[in-house]
Amino acid sequence: MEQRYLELLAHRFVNKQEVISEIINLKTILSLPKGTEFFFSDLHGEHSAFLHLLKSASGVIKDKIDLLFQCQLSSLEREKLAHFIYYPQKQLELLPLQGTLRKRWYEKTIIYLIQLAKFCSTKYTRSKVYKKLPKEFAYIMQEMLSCYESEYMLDYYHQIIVSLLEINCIEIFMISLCEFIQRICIDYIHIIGDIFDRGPRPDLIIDELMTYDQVDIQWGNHDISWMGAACGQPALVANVVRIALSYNHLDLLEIGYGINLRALSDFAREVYQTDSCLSFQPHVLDKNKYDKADLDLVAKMYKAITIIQLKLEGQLIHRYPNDYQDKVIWLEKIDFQSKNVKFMTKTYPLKDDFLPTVSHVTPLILTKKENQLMETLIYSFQKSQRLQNHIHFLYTHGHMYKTMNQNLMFHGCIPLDHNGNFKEILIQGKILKGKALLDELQCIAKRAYYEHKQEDIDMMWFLWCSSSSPLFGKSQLTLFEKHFLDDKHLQQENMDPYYKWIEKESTCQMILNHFGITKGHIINGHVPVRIKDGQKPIKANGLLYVIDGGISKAYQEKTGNAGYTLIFDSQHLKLAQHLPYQKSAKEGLLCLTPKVEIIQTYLRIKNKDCDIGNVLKSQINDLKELLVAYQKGIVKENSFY
Ligand SMILES: O=P(O)(O)OC[C@H]1O[C@](O)(COP(=O)(O)O)[C@@H](O)[C@@H]1O
Ligand SMILES: [Mn+2]
Repeated sequence: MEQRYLELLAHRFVNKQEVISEIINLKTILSLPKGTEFFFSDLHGEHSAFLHLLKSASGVIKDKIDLLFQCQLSSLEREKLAHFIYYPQKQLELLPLQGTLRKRWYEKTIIYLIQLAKFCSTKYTRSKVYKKLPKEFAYIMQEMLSCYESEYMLDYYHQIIVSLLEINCIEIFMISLCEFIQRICIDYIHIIGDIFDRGPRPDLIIDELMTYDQVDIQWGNHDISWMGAACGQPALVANVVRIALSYNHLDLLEIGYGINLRALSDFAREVYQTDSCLSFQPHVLDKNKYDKADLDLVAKMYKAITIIQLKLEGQLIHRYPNDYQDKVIWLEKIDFQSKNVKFMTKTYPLKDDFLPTVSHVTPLILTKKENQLMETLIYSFQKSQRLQNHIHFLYTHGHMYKTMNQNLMFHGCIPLDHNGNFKEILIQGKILKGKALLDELQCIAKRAYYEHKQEDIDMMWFLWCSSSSPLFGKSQLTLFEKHFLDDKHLQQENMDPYYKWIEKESTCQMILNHFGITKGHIINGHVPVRIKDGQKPIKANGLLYVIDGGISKAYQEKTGNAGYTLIFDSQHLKLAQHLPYQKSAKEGLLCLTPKVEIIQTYLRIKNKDCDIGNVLKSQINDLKELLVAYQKGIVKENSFY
């Protein structure tokens, strides 16, 4: 086995020299400071705000500019340089200078950009830096980045700039350089769930994430719902369509993913002709650019798909009675004569009693037309190549939880009982809790996608909204109650005891220990932190961070801010608190430098002290064995290719 492994390794490092240089390369990496990790959560389709956070590295680029150019540039000049780096194309279009003045500006700015690019690259190996360089300008940029500070440097730069001007490439070069700075400041991206729903274009967020090579995603309940829909789970198809319609996001469905809504819209128009669909008025936080559907029709479609979802969910609950003992099938509780709902000992009036598609005898059965339109929708979800690519990315880069560098990340919670112990949950015949529960649910989610087993696909609905799901972490999802009943008490969704217990250090430490972390942090999202009401993102004396701060526009009024980024570099753990993202008319600038709080400082953490350090150390050991094998003639050098 060992011999075969070494022979395989010899394909990659074909002789002693190659092995030796790789060992040296890996040892160098071990001694460098760790790369900067960024943690984002609950992006909820807000692509513009998220792209801004990436372009500005959540304030890190501005910090570096301030550090480097403190004495050289005024505060306004530094601000402008930062904006130029975030939005170079736009800023170049707005630049009022012409002729020689413009050329001088190019030259001055390029020199600042190169200095900054060098400064931001210092903690990475040359090879890593070069890999991030844009292909078209890699050679020139390498030259400029490796040029020593000397009296000849300016002249050398000047010559390069003159050549770029001559061939009319100066602006493209500057844009590439800015993009390089944006990218070199972000080494690793962690998404703590909920990329989808509420905001306009989660698809554009995923497109962007797919261009980074170090990304992981801890699935959120909304992500799992789209993943289940893409696997063809009917109730989840209805769910994601319902949520998109409830926020008027037709562009996402139709343009983003090519989902055919025609059958649903024809059906809704026919069934709810004059119905005002009052409880189904969509929130309009974003306008559709391409499909400017009329809101009356959207409301009808929203109502039609909600009814279908309620029927399909009722069927699921019947199919798996052991899993959903606590779920109420409201459609079966309607008294169609009195237009009331009977629940426990009470009777509640329906606030919308126009239900022409619900049979009084078999309320959970879809009508023929409902069946047909669901077939069209499910087919569209399964055949949308772009959606399937995105879901594939969520599967290959995603998890129920992840531990890295002493941080434990997950979206919702680890279900606890009222005494603060791990709650036991019955999953497909096994009683599980804590880490084992999350591991098993991850296997199920993967099987749903890779092995297409119906029972596993149906479990994606459990993950979306069961009171026992670590991704949901609430007593119930009050869909029927919110749309058809007027009772605040019934509409309430209570949080898992986890959310109370995490205020205690001992509980957080118990969870960390359970996941093999002795000294570290829990990072989760899911629950918007209402700063306005005095809530705090840091809990249990710094052991836990809730970083759902309301990047989602829909939640900003409640939270009072526009989200967080947790940033973990080699010297600090810091929390950036963002301002709402909106374009300021003035010069097209975005005045959005976040408020940054340093939470912990460290003495330069090196790669050797991180998880990657262990991986590299074991690679070095393997390479050393290969070297010995070459030296002793056990494996032949240059024996392949
Ligand atoms: O605020 P909206 O978009 O109407 O959605 C409310 C629903 O979303 C949920 O909060 C789930 O979404 P989150 O994971 O973002 O909390 C449900 O518990 C709730 O019923
Ligand atoms: Mn969530």
